[in-house]
Amino acid sequence: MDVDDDMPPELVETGQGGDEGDEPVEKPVKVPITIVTGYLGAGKTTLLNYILTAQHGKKIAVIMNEFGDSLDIEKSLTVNKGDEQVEEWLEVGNGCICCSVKDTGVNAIESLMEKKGAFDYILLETTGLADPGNLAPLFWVDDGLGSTIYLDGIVTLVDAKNILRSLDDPAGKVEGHDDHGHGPLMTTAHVQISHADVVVINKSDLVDAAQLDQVKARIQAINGLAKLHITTQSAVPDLEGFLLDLHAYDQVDKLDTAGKGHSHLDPTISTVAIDVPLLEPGQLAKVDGWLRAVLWESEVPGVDTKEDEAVEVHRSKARLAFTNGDIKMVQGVREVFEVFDAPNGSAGEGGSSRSGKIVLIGRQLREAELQRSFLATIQA
Ligand SMILES: Nc1nc2c(ncn2[C@@H]2O[C@H](COP(=O)(O)OP(=O)(O)OP(=O)(O)O)[C@@H](O)[C@H]2O)c(=O)[nH]1
Ligand SMILES: [Zn+2]
Repeated sequence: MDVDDDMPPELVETGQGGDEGDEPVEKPVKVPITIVTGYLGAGKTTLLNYILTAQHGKKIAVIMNEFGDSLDIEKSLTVNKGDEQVEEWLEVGNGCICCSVKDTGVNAIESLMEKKGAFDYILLETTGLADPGNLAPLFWVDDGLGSTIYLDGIVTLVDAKNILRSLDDPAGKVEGHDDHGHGPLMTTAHVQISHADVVVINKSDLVDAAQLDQVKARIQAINGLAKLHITTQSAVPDLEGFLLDLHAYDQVDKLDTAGKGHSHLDPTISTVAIDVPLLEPGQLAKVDGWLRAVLWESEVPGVDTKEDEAVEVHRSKARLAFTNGDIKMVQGVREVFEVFDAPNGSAGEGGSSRSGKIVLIGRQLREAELQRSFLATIQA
């Protein structure tokens, strides 16, 4: 089909669960977005440059908060005119569209959707200090944007040589998280890893095998759900299934290995897994109530938690199996969570359909206490 450049296809109408007549109705395009995060200098721009020049046959819109020095096209962009925020869209040879904006927020994406349209994918590089937990829900639940794009996943790059230091460096402390001045240090590196669906351990050329193992173990202790990949120069071997098309928010897998043999290697953030017995349909409301207490109120029902022991959940995923055969899934970022029916075919993925699991990533997560509290709540 020939698409006129000036006439982007209509992307706005979603008509969720619309009629499925015999006529081949053109499905509204929902464009996936991947958030690329990572501490200062980890290799985010290197990764996006790599994607912009790689042969992948996809039209990818890349939104960088700032172009790197190495990029020639930088010259043709005017990024900052005084205080004014200027957006410039540029087509690159292989079909990529590039954008440089000071504000990596929703505005950039909205104007992208207005001006362009004919692309398959959006990659958004955040600043090195960004907390993806603040960004993700914007793309996930915002009604306006939610109708045209969906969050496919969060990819976090870490610098193999510096990540352990960053995780222990008081200078990297995240502000705004209410730890009452107590508790182990939580850095930007922590929150970037805890929210990730994929962690790319970059700059592997700068460490030896033993150091790399240490880095891997520490990251897995923080986030037992994320896929790990090791690279140099951010050269990912394969885009699909690695950075793109992760479907991290509409599928729930890997739950059965998450949090197993948790190591306490990181004092601040951990991954815990709670076993969920086969549920009666009527127990869903109780599960929902328990999740609200934990995610919204930072409380563990039935446990008298001291103020400085309040839980803080960054990511939540669950698979719930019901006696009537239903399988439901839970996806959450911070206090935002959603319960939905398992997509066809993925119901039993990663485990038996006779039981379920809730996996939480965050601070002050005491697994045995959470397990007891959960069972008491659903049996009450
Ligand atoms: N030795 C080594 N250097 C790398 C590797 N990947 C990237 N670099 C270099 O690390 C530096 C930082 O890379 P960037 O891609 O700009 O990192 P970034 O995460 O975008 O950095 P900020 O935007 O400043 O947060 C650059 O000089 C890269 O050339 C790698 O695998 N090994
Ligand atoms: Zn960069």
